[in-house]
Amino acid sequence: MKIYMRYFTKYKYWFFIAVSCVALEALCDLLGPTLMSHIINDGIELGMIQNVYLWGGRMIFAAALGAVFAVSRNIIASKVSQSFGADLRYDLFSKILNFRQGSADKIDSGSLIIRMTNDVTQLTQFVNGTMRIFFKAPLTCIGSIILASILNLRLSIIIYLVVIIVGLLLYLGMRLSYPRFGKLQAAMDRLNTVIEEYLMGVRLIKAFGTYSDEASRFEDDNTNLMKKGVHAQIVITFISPILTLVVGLGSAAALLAGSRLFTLGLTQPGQISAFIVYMAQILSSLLMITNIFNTFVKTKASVSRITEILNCEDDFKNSENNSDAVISGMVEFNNVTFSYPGGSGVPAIKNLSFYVPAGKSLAVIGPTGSGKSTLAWLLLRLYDPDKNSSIMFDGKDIKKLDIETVRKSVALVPQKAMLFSGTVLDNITWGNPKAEKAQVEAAIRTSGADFIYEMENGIDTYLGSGGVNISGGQKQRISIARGLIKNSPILVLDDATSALDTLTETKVRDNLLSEDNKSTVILITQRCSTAMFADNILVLSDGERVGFGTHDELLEECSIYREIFDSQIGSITEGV
Ligand SMILES: Nc1ncnc2c1ncn2[C@@H]1O[C@H](COP(=O)(O)OP(=O)(O)OP(=O)(O)O)[C@@H](O)[C@H]1O
Repeated sequence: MKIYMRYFTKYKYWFFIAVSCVALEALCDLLGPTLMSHIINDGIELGMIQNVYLWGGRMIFAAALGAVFAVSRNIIASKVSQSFGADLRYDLFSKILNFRQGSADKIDSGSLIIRMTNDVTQLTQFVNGTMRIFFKAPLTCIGSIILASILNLRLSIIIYLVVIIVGLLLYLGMRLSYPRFGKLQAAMDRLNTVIEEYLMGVRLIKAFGTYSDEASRFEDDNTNLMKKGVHAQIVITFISPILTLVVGLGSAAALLAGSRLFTLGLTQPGQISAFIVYMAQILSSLLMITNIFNTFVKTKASVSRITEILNCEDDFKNSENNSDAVISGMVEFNNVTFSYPGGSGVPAIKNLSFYVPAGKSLAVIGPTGSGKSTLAWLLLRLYDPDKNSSIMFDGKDIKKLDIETVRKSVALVPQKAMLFSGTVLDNITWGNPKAEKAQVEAAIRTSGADFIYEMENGIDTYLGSGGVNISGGQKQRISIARGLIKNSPILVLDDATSALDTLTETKVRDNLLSEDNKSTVILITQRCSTAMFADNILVLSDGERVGFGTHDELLEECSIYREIFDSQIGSITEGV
């Protein structure tokens, strides 16, 4: 709740104005039946038309004032709730951008989208409802009981009975419907996640021809949602007519008792009419309270999902000591062990030590799952390794460097090229929008992305989201150019040339490993043909270092490297 206080604080004045409007509006509503009783008793019954005008005028004034307050609180409630929703979405987005990676791994992207849209909307509606009716319902209910009691204490016994019965029925309804609404919410989440997954995998579904399987699975979830919806509504559906019946019976009883009291001279027709109206007001306010509680149940689930995001750990903070350190590119791993938070507990990297001088290249090779990408994430300090482990840039522990310095020092070209909607140029200069034309051209040359000049609009060609309109190898080359443009002292390519044809890969590799490239290059790869040209090669297996040296040294000393080499190249050379 504490996290939400700052939103309340930001809008507290508007909140109080809205709530005051609601209170005044309820007061105007409450005055209506009493004024009406005066019209009947003092005007119609006595045949005094001036009293009808007088009390009628007061009644119209109270109704008009009530309408003004209602419009005001509606306007304020909409503005405040929408602004609150926008603030919350922005804060969630900032939080997600600034997640510590270990937290981000725990919540999948589909769920994040649902939380940022559906859940925030649910909360926004709740805030809006709170400001519009939350205070009105109890005020109207209590006010009606008090005013009815003032009008005629004897008759009001009927109201007390009706309120007790209606209250019990509502309590029963809520007890029964709470868990059902919880299940409805869960079914809705499930369907949303399923839709998200289907949309992401639409090409795969077509490729595998699993359309009808997926459609029938969707149908199951959809039907489940429908059933849960019916299940949740059914209690309310039964209880609502019973409530109306109880209030109807109460009104009839009030009329009967009222006419009896009238014959005894203990009440007047105006009081009886006012009584009936108060009873209706009590019913509608109790129904309003039920709606508020129903919304509250749904909102509670949304709040807990939003809170989970807001409570996630933030990314690492900047260090106070080395804020403007300049890194030349020397990389050192000292006894690094790391297990993914929330993972299986088996370390992805174990006791790993190696050293790369600035400006030199290191290829990292090993079977799938051997920890190669993890090494790249650790270099970027997306995660911290275990105690007694250290990763150094230029002899400085990266934990003691500014996180910005660490991230600026490493240009990562990820395994899966990630392109955004925009032009090729936008994508290339994404990490360094101020890059000069010559820099862009050099990066395009080095990454072998020259193909873009042959495209219809060249470097200004528009790419769809995720680069849907170009091939996998083309995406990789643009992604490499982007890495180069960042101009960082350490360049990490995580299997970033896997989709390139052999000729292009050779050209790109030669460019990256040439003397002209002054960065330290860490080349994560599955291919010996790429690794063998690096200054040194690190061989990983199950997260452990099983070899380190030049290609020739490893062929001599490292059986795993020899196996990889033989399986990829050795057999070809033997055959020749
Ligand atoms: N986010 C994660 N949470 C938990 N475990 C993970 C996570 N990412 C990777 N792992 C595990 O860590 C180990 C190393 O994974 P990593 O991605 O570093 O391997 P890799 O050598 O890059 O594999 P590949 O060549 O297939 O890309 C694997 O056992 C993997 O299952």
